[in-house]
Amino acid sequence: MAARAAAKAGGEVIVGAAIVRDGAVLAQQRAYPPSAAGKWELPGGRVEDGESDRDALVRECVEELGVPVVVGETVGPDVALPGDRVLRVHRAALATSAPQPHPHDHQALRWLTPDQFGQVSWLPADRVLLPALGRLLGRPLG
Ligand SMILES: Nc1nc2c([nH]c(=O)n2[C@H]2C[C@H](O)[C@@H](COP(=O)(O)OP(=O)(O)OP(=O)(O)O)O2)c(=O)[nH]1
Repeated sequence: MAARAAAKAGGEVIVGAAIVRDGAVLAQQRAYPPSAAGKWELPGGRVEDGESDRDALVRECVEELGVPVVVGETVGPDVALPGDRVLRVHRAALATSAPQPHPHDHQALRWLTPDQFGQVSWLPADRVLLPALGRLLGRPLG
């Protein structure tokens, strides 16, 4: 896949966690930068040097939400982001021992079912992934 090849060739990978619980996925509302404030995304962030996607997602979910997660397979395609970066989403679940997630860096959290995806304003790359997220949750969109 072109985006994956670009990422391997030196581009940066941003990983996102599609944390699923009771037919809903956990979304969070960005607080910064101003251009993205108020927009909704999945928990995650940059894969640092020496980390696997899974390592990065486990670290980011602790930093952003205070919860341990178990990371599964990728969901949908890699989506190109500005600046030679790609967004790669993996399915995830809260670990059995996990407390309630709380937003450490974000304005708000919501568990969204596919019927509710249209109620928030997603970042553009995440909009591309909504059909795949809908399929993941077992209720195809459109
Ligand atoms: N985490 C996350 N980032 C996303 C998503 N969709 C999307 O376009 N992005 C973009 C927004 C940012 O430009 C970039 C990730 O930034 P970030 O601020 O979450 O990553 P980070 O924690 O590693 O960055 P930093 O604060 O350490 O600089 O990817 C998404 O669903 N989740």
